[in-house]
Amino acid sequence: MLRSGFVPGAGCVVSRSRGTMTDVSSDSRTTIIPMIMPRTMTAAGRTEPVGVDALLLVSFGGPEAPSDVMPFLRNVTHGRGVPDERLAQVAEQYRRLGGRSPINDQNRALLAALRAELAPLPVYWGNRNWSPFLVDALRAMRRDGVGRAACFVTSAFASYSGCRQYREDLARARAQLGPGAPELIKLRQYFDHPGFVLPMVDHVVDELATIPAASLARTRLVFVAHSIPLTQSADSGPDGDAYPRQLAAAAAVIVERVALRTGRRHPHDLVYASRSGPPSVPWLAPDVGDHLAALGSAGRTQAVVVVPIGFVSDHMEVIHDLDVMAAERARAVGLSFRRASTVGADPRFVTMVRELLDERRYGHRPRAALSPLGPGHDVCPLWCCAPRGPGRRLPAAAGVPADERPGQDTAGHRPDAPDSDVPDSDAPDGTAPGGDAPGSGPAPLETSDGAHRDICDVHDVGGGATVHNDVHKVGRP
Ligand SMILES: CC1=C(CCC(=O)O)c2cc3nc(cc4[nH]c(cc5[nH]c(cc1n2)c(C)c5CCC(=O)O)c(CCC(=O)O)c4C)C(CCC(=O)O)=C3C
Ligand SMILES: [Fe+2]
Repeated sequence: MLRSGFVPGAGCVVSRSRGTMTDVSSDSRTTIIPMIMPRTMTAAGRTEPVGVDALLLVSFGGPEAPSDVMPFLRNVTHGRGVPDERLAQVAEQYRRLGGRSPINDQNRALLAALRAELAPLPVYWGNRNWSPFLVDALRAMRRDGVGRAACFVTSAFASYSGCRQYREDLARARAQLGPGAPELIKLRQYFDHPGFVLPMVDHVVDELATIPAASLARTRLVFVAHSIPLTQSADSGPDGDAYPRQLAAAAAVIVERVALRTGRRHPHDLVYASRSGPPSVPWLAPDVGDHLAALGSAGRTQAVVVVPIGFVSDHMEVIHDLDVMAAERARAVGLSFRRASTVGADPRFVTMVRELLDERRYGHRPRAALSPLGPGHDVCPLWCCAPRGPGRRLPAAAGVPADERPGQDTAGHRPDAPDSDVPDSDAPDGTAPGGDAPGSGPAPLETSDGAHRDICDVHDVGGGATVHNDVHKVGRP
């Protein structure tokens, strides 16, 4: 059994024992959420130090050859009813890159940097959707005697797709492996950690430096994240709406830090890319392409710096949806287009992983966070980012033990939802994670050019709108 990562004396802290306690959520809402969590957790949602034998880099995965593309896409969309036309369209995007996603090589670079940073702690790598798969990584860990590993996920934000789904896939991999599968903990979300945000500040400043001085007064920062269904957005985090709020918080930090560096506070927007699923299901909007077209038509903007805040590397969705598709929409309306790089394997990002790890294994404080929203919980509470209401409820690893074995009595209901005993108005029966059924809460978003232009004009007026209006309409009363 490897012991290199253990704090002397801390290895005996085992998170299997349970106690009931009360957690007051970290935001200003006063919802008291009764839940089951490890006895090692404090009321602030933090844990006592816990030793680990390894770090597991957990990522999305991507195809490495043309023959991988369709099987990979089927893994990604398994059971979520993504239409064939959409898959064919995405397959075409991968084929344009020679059938090879850049994401695996980016993870190899991050893995090498993490190994150098964390040695002698062993670092493993596993993906949700493509080789090396999570189960292979867990098998290698079991072989090497790893009893407990900390998971670092290449997604900075809360949401089913960006957090819980990884934990569900980890639970499935543990179940597949069977006895001796390592115990897993997940490092916290890092959307406003300096190691994630400050490299992006540099990248934005770099892009602004390429824009002629005469255009800078009419340059907007356009923050982009992966769109998700509105129901998924409303369900994100322990008490809803965490995804758009975390995105807005991280964007606001970057805008302020850029202003400190350049002396100019650029107006900014938060928009979304890569939506899929049937048009009848509302997703976070506006789409980055529609937004750029509207900005161009409104005529008050000369240049944009697109900031892919929702992503940690320049993978396929970034280079295709932004550098190809969004850039084309900008060009068509005469907008000068720049795109800031993601963090990738920036040394500060690598150091951040060490800091997140040391928070958990040594109890290091303070936990760095640059926005008023962070730092968030160390351990995702029960049903964090899970769909509300009746529906598919899968076990999720690396959270509270009860989440890995959802109880019969609560299956289909999220106990912290105020209306968990009555049919849920915005999560119809059978709603799968990812949302296949239209929600009734927020009004479906118009994405036609005309309607969209109206929305854009609203936030052009102030010149510095933080979040697009529609995210405020999402979620619970
Ligand atoms: C929030 C979020 C992130 C950011 C957090 C994170 O990084 O995890 C993300 C990342 C990524 N998404 C990626 C690729 C894909 N995402 C898809 C589909 C979907 N993503 C969703 C959400 C997210 N996705 C959702 C709600 C769907 C539809 C329903 C479903 O199927 O769950 C599909 C299927 C086809 C399509 O519908 O577009 C593909 C191929 C790649 C790899 C890129 C590469 O290869 O370089 C990466 C990093
Ligand atoms: Fe995706």
